Amino acid sequence: HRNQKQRRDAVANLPGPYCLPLIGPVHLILTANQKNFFDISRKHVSKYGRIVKVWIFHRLLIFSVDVELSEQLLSSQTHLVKHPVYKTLAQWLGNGLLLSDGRTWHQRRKIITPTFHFKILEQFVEVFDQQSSTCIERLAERADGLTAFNVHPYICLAALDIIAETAMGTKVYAQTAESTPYAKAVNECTELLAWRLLNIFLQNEVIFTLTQPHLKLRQKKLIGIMHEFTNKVIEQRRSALEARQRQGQVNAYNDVGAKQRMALLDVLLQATVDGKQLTNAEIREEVDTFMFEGHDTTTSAICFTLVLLSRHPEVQEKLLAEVCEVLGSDNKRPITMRDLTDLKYMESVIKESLRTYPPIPLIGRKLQEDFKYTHSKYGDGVVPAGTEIIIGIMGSLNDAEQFPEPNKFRPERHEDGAPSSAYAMIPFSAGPRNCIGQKFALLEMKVMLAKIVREFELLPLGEEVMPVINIVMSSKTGFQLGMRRRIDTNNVAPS
Ligand code: HEM
Repeated sequence: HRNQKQRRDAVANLPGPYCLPLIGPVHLILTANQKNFFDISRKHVSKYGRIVKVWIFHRLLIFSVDVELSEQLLSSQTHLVKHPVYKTLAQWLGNGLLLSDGRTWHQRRKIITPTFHFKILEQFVEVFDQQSSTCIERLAERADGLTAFNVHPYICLAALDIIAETAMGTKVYAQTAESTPYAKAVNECTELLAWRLLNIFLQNEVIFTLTQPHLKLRQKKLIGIMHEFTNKVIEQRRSALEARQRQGQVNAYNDVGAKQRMALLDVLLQATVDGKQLTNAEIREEVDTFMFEGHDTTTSAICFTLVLLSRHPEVQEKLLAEVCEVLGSDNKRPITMRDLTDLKYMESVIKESLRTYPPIPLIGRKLQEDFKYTHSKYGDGVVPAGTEIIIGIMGSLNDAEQFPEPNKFRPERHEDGAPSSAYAMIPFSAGPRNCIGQKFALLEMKVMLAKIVREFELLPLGEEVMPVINIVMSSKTGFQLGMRRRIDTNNVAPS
């Protein structure tokens, strides 16, 4: 490894704010927070360019919204280790796919990739449909056409029901009065971790334990409830699978019958890599990871999309026309995979919403080895091992060079052909560590949005969203809108 001087020399070509010799950019450390983060980053990008370096003590941080750098970093098979901040989630998610690295990650990724096979996802459309219907019944109580309300809790519980039923094959009734202690624990623990992540000191487990002992105990209790529940489900599903195997009724994932739906967990129970199966403890880490990664992200995406639609009636009407044409007016007919493939404008709407408010606004890596890059502006260079690189997904997706007039919500821009680089449109990241649940997420979003838009007119009521940066993007003001029931969905353009 290089010494401090060699590290400084290595990145001398990259611009950044003045950093005091030891403490770094004090003014930034004291003033930056999750609410003004985007404004500060925007100012720095216009002052220094798309790659900005910052020294804090001996730490070198590089913030990048640069497509060339993203492409070279994200497509690399070498620089796959996550930023240490992710470890805040480790007590819950263990070595699950999101956090692990090295050999563990490689093996798990190989074993888990087929879990998201088309045939498996296809059988989940029914779950998306049924749980969205429950969500609509709950939303109907608020749809008076006059009052603004925060749609987040409704979508969040529906997304939780969906991920539990598809990942574990088990209903947790988050949307009903009978909500299980498990569903409540997932919800509370996600909020607690999000709150911890807002404070740079509380991300550290030791400081958190010493300064917030009661919350540490609460976190421990919640994680205990969740682990106990997932362990029990895994044991039950393993016994059921073994019983079926004894009776010679194994159904591999590629021969799913109509008889029984396979949960993601069932596929993991049967999967082998290099002749080895995953243990119950390993499966638990993966199921917990799906539960975490698979509900807060889609919730954020659906909530932002609903708010955007409420503020862009022309987009909403065009979308409604497509939904009515593809699904027909019989609200009772279950949605099929075929319908979802035909919802083309919907795809553009979702993409544009993910571009405007990416649910995961930043991702981070910690370099274990030197990262050699070639750049049209900075030439050939090396970022030394030990550097933390933060890729600003939000910044990249709102870059006028890639997406002209980035502040305009214009789904049609995605119809005109892909952006110049596949590494420009990266709400799901890209390369070997991209989102494994991308297709799952898009299908779930399509079903939920199609059903909600067909049932309700979304109205521009209430405060505007105020994006707050966190591991998953949220809004300080919630997700305010109004809803009015559409009486006749054949009447495509209600005036
Ligand atoms: C709109 C919804 C979603 C968005 C925007 C999203 C975005 C992302 C992003 C940006 C990453 C890369 C994270 C990083 O490099 O630090 C990621 C990873 C991941 N996502 Fe998603 N995600 C979504 C939904 C889902 C769903 C529904 C699931 C599971 C059912 C899921 C499972 C995962 C997993 C397991 C990883 C880690 C993959 C790996 O490191 O190999 N995600 N996601």
